[in-house]
Amino acid sequence: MADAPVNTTPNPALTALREQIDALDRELLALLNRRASLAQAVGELKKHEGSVVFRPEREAQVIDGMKAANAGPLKPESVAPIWREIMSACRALETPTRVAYLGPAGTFSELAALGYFGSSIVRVPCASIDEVFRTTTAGAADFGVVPVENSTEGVVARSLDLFLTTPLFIIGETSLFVRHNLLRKEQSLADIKAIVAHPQALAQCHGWLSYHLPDVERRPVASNAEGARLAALDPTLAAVASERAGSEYGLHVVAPAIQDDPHNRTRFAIVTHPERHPTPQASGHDCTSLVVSVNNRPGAVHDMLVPLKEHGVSMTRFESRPARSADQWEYYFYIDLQGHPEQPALSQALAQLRSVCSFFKLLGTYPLDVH
Ligand SMILES: C=C(O[C@@H]1C=C(C(=O)O)C=C[C@H]1O)C(=O)O
Repeated sequence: MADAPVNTTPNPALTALREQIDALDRELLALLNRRASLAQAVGELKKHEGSVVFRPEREAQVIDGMKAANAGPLKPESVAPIWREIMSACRALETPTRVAYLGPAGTFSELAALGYFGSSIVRVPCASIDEVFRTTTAGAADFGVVPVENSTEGVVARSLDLFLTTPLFIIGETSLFVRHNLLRKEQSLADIKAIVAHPQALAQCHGWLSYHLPDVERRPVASNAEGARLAALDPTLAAVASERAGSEYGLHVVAPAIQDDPHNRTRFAIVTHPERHPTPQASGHDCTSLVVSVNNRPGAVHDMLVPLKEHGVSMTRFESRPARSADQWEYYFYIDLQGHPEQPALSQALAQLRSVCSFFKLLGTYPLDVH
């Protein structure tokens, strides 16, 4: 049967609407360029003052303000990504932002870096989380993006350990919905010799892999994108990675969304060197992260919590890690508190907490993630 003829006569109503969109786009572009010129002027002022370009608290406030002003029909969740991109492009006119993350291209860390800083950045992919810390400490990147916790698997131990031993501190956070896919050169689940992925991804898909591929070896590699790269070279391998990594390396999605938790999320910290970046000022919605240790005696953990209760400070995270000291049962506690030390209640609580701890390190104060 012949296909129905395609109607090529332009619909006048459609043409008229598109003409209006074109005209508005031109106005938007002119406005965006005016905004960019103002950002350039801000950049000149900062250069004159010798101050840093990236201001996470200001960017968080701009996004909060735009979300509050949004009258629709744009969805509230569309506002933040649009303004992040606008600010990314404006910031790039002031200075390049070099961002280190666990590469190669296509990792969730790269997506987190782009989601937080926008796409006008200089990408510095690294081979491991250790290298992200080293590169940022050495100044070859201005900022590092490192995973800190996952909703299925809990803490990313290596990042927490490196917070202790490196001088870097946290100036921001971002979290990402993490959807893993089984990727392969062949469009089939048959004859897979090994599944290659980062250990965190293998763990987040443990249930699916045990059910569907119970006898196949799981081989940990440095990153999911590295797994995808290997699977592109060897058709007997399957990778567990993002769709983006799949298209980057020309792989088929053999099974989509195989993570055990459909709401699987990973939280990332944005780190930098305190000699090159000041602590962000209060944005109004801030978090203060610290790591402490107390001597192992009855009531020690209780005593740590008393200053928080006394000053009405909310704790949003409490994580423990073995201290690997001579005393086997000593722990470091990673704590997130709501607020900024510019607020007297938080600064008093911190001073009191410091006095009951045998070890106390502030990891940073930063604006909460705004979506
Ligand atoms: C323009 C500025 O510099 C950067 C760009 C921003 C923007 O485009 O709105 C906001 C904060 C800074 O990261 C500024 O500090 O106001």
